[in-house]
Amino acid sequence: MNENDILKALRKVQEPDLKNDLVSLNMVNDIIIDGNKVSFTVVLTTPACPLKDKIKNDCINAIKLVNKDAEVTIDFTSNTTSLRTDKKDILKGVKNIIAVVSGKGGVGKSTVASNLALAIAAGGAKVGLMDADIYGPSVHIMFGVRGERPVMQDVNGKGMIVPLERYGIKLMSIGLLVDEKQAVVWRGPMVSSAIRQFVSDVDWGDLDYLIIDMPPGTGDIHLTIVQTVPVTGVIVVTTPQLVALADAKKGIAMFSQAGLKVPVIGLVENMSYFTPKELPDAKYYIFGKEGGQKLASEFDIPFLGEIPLVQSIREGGDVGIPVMMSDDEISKNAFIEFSDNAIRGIAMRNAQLPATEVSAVF
Ligand SMILES: Nc1ncnc2c1ncn2[C@@H]1O[C@H](COP(=O)(O)OP(=O)(O)OP(=O)(O)O)[C@@H](O)[C@H]1O
Repeated sequence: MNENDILKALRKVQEPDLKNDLVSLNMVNDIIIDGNKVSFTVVLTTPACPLKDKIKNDCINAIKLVNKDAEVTIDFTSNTTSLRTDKKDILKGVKNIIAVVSGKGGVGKSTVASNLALAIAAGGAKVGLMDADIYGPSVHIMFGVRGERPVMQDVNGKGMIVPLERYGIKLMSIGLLVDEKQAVVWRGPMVSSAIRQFVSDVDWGDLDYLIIDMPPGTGDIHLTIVQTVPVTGVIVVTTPQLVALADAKKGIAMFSQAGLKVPVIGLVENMSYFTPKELPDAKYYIFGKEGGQKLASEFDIPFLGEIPLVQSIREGGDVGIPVMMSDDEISKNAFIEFSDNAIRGIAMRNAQLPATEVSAVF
């Protein structure tokens, strides 16, 4: 066996999402061959790649076809893909900016954004969570950092706000900077300037993903964000009720419109079914069934998952310990499945679509 044999074999191994082989995608490095022993590194598109095991098995099988006695050792590393083509004056070290949106209030957008951030970070990625809901911040409550204040730090001669860090996630929320009742009466320009500060005056450092918890609906803050940073993609949260689905359509339409061109990574349905604590295997579809899936197929966007309505999710948010940090395996699995689909969607978006440009349309 020589290096060419190995490369030839690995050319037959597909990255399942990107639909191309590992060698063409430049995902194979450091091939070392010593008799029957072969080792190499596969560079994944994200540290949290859920396809790692499949890729590993496919590589071993492909090499065994060349030499059935081969002893294959595969190391995995990652280089999260990023399509930033802007000058990176702001959010310099951030590879992907993901906005979590909802048409309607109260559908659990902040809950979903918080647990998504934690689920992605659990896979090894560096993640930040920015609460852009200036009028109704909740991230500081959900992460149990209410009342804490971030400090300032000098970065290259500029005073920058250091985001708080909890459960490995860098956090920023207006609830950490001012009294919660204060921002409620702010006028539009103050809100826009707070949002700009969140991206330009906060030292986010190097992140694979910055998740932005957007306010509900489609308003000024959304426009400020898309005018300020190149949003990699949008995740839409809905609940199964018809009224929520109708509003979710507006959210999808806003980001898909010609002027914005921010791709929709997919749609997640929250509170899909009720599972009582004492009956963990039961699923009661009290708000209707598969509304989110139907909406996703109507708009031809990926359906990213169903999150159950369970008491522990609500309790976790209230006490500042998100359910991803609890031992509720059923809820955690739902969030992990959703997050796996979301990061695969982001990697596919980066492979298939042009970079998002900061919008100057409005
Ligand atoms: N899957 C769920 N199971 C149980 N409770 C949930 C679930 N998702 C959200 N909740 C609860 O519903 C309430 C609203 O959730 P959340 O604040 O995340 O919604 P939101 O859409 O961000 O709201 P807003 O419109 O105010 O921004 C919270 O008390 C939260 O704990």
